[in-house]
Amino acid sequence: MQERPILSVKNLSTHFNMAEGVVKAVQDVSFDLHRDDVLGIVGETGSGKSVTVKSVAGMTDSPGFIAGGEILFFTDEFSKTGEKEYIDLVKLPKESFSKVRGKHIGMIFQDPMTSLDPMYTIGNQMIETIVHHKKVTEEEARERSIRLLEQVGIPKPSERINDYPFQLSGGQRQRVVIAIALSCDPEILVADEPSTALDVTVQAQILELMKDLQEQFNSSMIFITHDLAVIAEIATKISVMYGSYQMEMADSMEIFENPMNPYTFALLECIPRLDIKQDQLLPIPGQPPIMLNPPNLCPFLPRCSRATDRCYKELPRLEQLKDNHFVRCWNPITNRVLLVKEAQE
Ligand SMILES: Nc1ncnc2c1ncn2[C@@H]1O[C@H](COP(=O)(O)OP(=O)(O)OP(=O)(O)O)[C@@H](O)[C@H]1O
Repeated sequence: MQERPILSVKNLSTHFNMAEGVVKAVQDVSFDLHRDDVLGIVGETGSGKSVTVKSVAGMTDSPGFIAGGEILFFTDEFSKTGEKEYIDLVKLPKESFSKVRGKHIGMIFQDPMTSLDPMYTIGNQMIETIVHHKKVTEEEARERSIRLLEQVGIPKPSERINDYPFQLSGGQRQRVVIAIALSCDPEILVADEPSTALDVTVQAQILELMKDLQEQFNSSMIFITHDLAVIAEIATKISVMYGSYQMEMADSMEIFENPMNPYTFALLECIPRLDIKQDQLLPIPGQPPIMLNPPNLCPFLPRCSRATDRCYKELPRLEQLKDNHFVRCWNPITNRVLLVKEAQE
């Protein structure tokens, strides 16, 4: 029997109340995260990836709010018996959330400077986080920080710990942020496009580091990217988002081999292939969806070549069509080979 998920997100919706109307940024998102899972969330810009993970980490500030759903986290943090139990993070008061974020959920964002304070040395910032969440002395926290800096590949860590963020390169700053995120042994690491702001060679090093550390620290991870090649490298399962909804979710290989949602299929068709000479990426025809007061229909409908009458009447739910393979579509692709043949003719 598979062990219980440490995080179970059920039908999460996060909206923003704006003067012009309601921006429905995330709608009906559900997933389970088990120990060792690396969930990759992929989708084009504005599809709701960041808002999903910010909701999980309790970082949706006004005008954003959780409009529905549950975020169940398996923890003994608030338990009276010492036994682990599911806590609904949606119902947790803001003050209690800071006990979860940092200690149980480590966050890594695109730009390291959003996480680092330029006024303090990296040592101060690491030690403060560790002392705040773990019952250790400052000296123990310093030793742990030096060890962590070494693990993330900062040379001469006992000297560099006294550096200010500006004294480090962009790649090194991101390594420090990763060290801080790992400093309290979180069960879940959340990485929101952690390498996008860095140059290409550093990007590859950071990705490699993330993969190694996730295995070493035995934590589960939610990894956001708009880059399918990156997700293929790192994720064990993938959730494809489009226009605030999950269109498809399955194990990584399964998504690449048997995409069933027409949007996933279109997205995969846009990946440049090494075996065929292509002068440019193939864009998906049509316009991206509008998130302000959207109709209650599939967001891909205006761009979908497989739309049926039903698609214009009802929003499909995310249904399990195979083992661990969930699809939101009234007319899913069940025979990819046939479809590829038809497209070639
Ligand atoms: N603070 C906010 N106020 C209003 N709307 C917001 C806010 N933050 C996000 N949104 C809207 O929510 C939607 C989803 O945004 P989100 O940042 O989750 O997208 P994303 O998939 O992470 O995109 P990207 O890859 O560009 O980061 C977008 O339409 C965005 O404009």
